[in-house]
Amino acid sequence: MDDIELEEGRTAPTTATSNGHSNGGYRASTLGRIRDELSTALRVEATTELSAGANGCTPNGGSNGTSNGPSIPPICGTRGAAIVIKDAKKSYPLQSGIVLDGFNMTVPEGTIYSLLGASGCGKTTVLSCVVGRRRLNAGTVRVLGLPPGTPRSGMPGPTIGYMPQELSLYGGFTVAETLKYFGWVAGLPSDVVRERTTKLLSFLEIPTEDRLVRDLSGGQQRRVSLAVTLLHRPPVVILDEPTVGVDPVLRQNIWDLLLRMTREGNTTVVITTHYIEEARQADTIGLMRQGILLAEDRPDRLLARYACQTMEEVFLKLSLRQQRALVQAQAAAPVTVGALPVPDSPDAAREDAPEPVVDSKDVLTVVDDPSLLQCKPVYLQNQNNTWACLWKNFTYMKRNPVPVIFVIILPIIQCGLFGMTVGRDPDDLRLAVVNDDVQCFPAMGGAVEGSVGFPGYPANCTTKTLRHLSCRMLDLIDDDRISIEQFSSVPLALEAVRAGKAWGALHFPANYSRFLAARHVWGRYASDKALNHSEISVWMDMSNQYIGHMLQASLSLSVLRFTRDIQEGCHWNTRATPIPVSIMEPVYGQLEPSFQDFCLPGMIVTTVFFMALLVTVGSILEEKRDGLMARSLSAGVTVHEVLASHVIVQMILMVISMIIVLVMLLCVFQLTNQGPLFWVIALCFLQGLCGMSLGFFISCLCDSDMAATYMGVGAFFPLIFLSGMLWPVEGMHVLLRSVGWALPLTLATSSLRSIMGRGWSIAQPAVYLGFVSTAVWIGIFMCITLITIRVQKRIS
Ligand SMILES: Nc1ncnc2c1ncn2[C@@H]1O[C@H](COP(=O)(O)OP(=O)(O)OP(=O)(O)O)[C@@H](O)[C@H]1O
Repeated sequence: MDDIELEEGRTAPTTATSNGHSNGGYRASTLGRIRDELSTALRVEATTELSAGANGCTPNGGSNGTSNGPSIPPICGTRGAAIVIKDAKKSYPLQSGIVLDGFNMTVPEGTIYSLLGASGCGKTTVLSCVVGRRRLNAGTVRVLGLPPGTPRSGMPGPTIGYMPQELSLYGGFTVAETLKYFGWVAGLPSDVVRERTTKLLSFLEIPTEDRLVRDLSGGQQRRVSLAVTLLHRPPVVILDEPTVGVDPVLRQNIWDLLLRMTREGNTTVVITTHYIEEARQADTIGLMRQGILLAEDRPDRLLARYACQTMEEVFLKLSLRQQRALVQAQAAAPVTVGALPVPDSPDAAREDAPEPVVDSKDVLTVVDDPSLLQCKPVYLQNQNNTWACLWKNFTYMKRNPVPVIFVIILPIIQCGLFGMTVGRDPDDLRLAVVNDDVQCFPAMGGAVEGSVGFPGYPANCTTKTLRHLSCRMLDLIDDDRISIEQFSSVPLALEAVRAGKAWGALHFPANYSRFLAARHVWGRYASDKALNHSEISVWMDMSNQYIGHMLQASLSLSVLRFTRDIQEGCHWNTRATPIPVSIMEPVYGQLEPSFQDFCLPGMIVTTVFFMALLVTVGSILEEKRDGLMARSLSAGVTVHEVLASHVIVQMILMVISMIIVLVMLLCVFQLTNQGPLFWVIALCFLQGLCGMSLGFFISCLCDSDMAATYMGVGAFFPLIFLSGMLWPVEGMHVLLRSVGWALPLTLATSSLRSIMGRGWSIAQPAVYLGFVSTAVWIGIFMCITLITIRVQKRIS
């Protein structure tokens, strides 16, 4: 390892990292000896390369003259504090209690700082504030002189390599794909990513780069996570428990690498670990409890100051001291309840410690040194990560084809079901018939067969010659829809209706044919008796409105056909119809409009809208759930880039689903479209974008599938009912009408109906209002999404 060549311009550490005290002590330990013995087994070359290149102060950020890395100018000329936290206060929204309460911490540049503390004391909170994932409620954080989150700080971004406690990687990617994605996000060219991937995987003993992350063991997964963090060789490395579940030898290798990175690469490392003794290798240890830093110093000085043999003892001593201080404070202020009072400052916890012999120049913390804040990193986050995100989204789809299958199969099923179920007239509706006029059929209860029972019209139609008219009437009833069943009496027929065996009962009175003939022959001179006895009585089951109306309409049409049939059969004037109204060819639509055509525009709009919404919410939540999104954001991807990459992918899926919907409905089921197809497609496309924007909003608000499902279903039903898809908006309750028109699907449905049913184009207000309303809703959803993201960022 001695053959490491420092790059030109790199300065070797002189103060904090060169003290050697902690390592000296450690080498004397058993673990130290094991490490020394095993050090020969290390891949010296890999370590050398990794550590040498980790220096943020190199002119190009590359190693050994490699100029392919991101353009990283020198950070600062003099060694100072890389991270300074002062008087930090932090609490979480909706959670009582303060997590950080006047927390101070100073991490010297080019050193390892180990932050120790019990579970839940706030370590992860501190780290997430350092990397810019969360914001403090009060106090300041400076990393390389700049507050994280400011535009030129490179934080979140390549300035910091952050390994979160959770895996925060997508299990469906291979190891190589994972590193490739994060390498691209950091702005590394592909060949550099490849080269570094090979070395890191070899060093970290990750079995194969083609293995899916989810198929690795927990320890291997954490090493992949560490590799992601170190890949772009950031000047500041933040590691939240990187050695959990890692083999002791490899754990030591990792520490060796970190030590070399700090000493030879001037990298600053902050690490949390549960292995307290392991932390003794760090240059500085910070002991944290209940949101404050109890002590912060070199390990040997902490041991000396508190006269302890182990760090565990130091921690115990400090914790007891803090506890005593809390009890005293409570006694002094007995009314204080709730959160335990803590000393005014972390220094207070140190004050009553036995005074160690410490030379002031040895003190690592240099918080008040103004030169610290002059140390300006000039990392520019100017690379566009949209392509990296796009590649990630497509790879995700390749590994996880369910959304794509969903986008293809669901519209086929939905449109197929729509075409085969909605709007088709019911058939085989049973009608109970009682014919007291004449026996039409050979046997009671037989089906109507042709014109059996009707002898035909005589040459000369008179009241005497016209016979068996009831049979002709039954013959003309639409037998595709209605099936007739004969009953011997009206009470029996009504009983069948009451029992749900027939939808209606129909009665021909005795001598119906004779009296009907009289009605036709005598016209206005017909007697009341003739008029009364030439009427058919009908009793309906109207419990099903649609079937009831259809049966009524069918019977009325049969009567009209029958009347015309008699007039034609008897060579009478056919214009003497009972109703003197002539229904002409309609201006728009057909004489017998179909319910399917009415529903079609709403069906298309709803399908495209909700498909886009579902797929968007599904893919974003998956990314959020894996923690991949949070990690991408920490690595420097912006929210806009995440959204842009999703918009592109979702648009492709949306176009596929839209084409399937239109082909199924217009070509397969031949539903009516009188208008220009271009405007139909344009409106569908906009509606898809609108669904996608609502999807963005929902996935911003929700962290779990369950919450998103509730929101999605909650939006689905009101939108369906109020959009005018099932029933005209004009028929809704007056108060709901204006609400209905204002919703995203309503004007678009009406617009599509005008295009498809009336053949109108964009010039008509009824059409362009649908486009305008959809565009406005897209704007509203996108704005509230961005506002929500900002608010969440502010309060996180
Ligand atoms: N997103 C959050 N919302 C609400 N409370 C939170 C959130 N994250 C952490 N906390 C709370 O803040 C406190 C500190 O949590 P934090 O994760 O920082 O502790 P930690 O020291 O890192 O613990 P560990 O060692 O177990 O990881 C805990 O009480 C935790 O419940």
